Amino acid sequence: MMDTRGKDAASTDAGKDEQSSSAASSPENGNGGLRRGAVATRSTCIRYGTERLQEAGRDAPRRTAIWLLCDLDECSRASIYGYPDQEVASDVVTRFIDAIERRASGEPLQHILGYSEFFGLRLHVSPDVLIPRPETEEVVEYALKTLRGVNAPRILDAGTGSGCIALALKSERPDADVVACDVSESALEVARANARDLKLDVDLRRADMLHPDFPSALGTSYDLLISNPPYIPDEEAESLSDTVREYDPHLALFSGDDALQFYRQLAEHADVMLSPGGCLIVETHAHYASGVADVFARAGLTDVQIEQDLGGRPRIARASKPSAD
Ligand SMILES: C[S@@+](CC[C@H](N)C(=O)[O-])C[C@H]1O[C@@H](n2cnc3c(N)ncnc32)[C@H](O)[C@@H]1O
Repeated sequence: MMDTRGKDAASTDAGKDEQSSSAASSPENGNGGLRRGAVATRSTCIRYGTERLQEAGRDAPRRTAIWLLCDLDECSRASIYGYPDQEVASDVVTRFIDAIERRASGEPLQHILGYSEFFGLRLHVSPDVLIPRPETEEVVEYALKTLRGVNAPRILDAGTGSGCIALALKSERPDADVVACDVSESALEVARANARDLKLDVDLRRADMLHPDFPSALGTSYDLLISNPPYIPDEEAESLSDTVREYDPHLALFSGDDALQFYRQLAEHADVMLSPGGCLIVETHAHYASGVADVFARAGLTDVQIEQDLGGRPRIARASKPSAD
């Protein structure tokens, strides 16, 4: 099954420009040898990291090596390019080699760094939360467009994980009243740390969106119910990349036997929890987009639409609760 979650998660941050003319590949950089506990130049580190990750078959090896060195040596990419012969302290070299080994063995870059970038926000991530994906930024973008003209919107993000959707919406719409929930207490701890560090006021609560009491636990009169729920049927686990299967929480990925069960439940909740005219927006797998649209229409929601992502795949579904008149 083709799916963005099937990609190597680390490639979401480190995937773009593998240039051949680089600090690491210039002739004066030596042979790329590196030892734990020894001082080395930046270019030697980058060359070593690139070769080790290449050998391990990881995506974007050079970009990943640069990213890790910037993080550990607390310097910018521009400084790495500008001063490739600058020495890296021995303790940093040791930590760099350890980080390269973790990545070589398949651990996502974001877990090694401890953070991920999402909609201009730096978010803590851990094995308890899904690493936010760039595709989800498009869902946030779409939601912001939908909320234009709605004053002080009331928003509920169901299945918040790291808090990425809720926090991005709150940062873009400070006037919004944002509630976010997850069934996982450990995911909520990560989301709370993110909200605290970003000083964004989001009400984070534990709640199960598959439970019939969900609306009474979280209230009603929302203008927007938004969710990126688990949607991979258990039987498709084998089709995911090893990195995703091993490092993303299964609670975030798998929907049980039925890929649409979360969407059915969300459609029912939308009918109760949205204000008349309010909107339900979900991220979905391209393969299930039309099934999700059917579920929404059958639940009595109106103005059902499927939106394409930047890659032209149908990945966002939306529907409205009919207006009162
Ligand atoms: C695909 S992840 C999305 C996380 C985050 N919103 C994002 O876009 O990166 C789905 C999230 O739903 C949560 N979840 C799974 N089952 C749930 C349930 N029954 N009720 C509430 N949240 C649930 C998972 O813990 C996970 O954080």
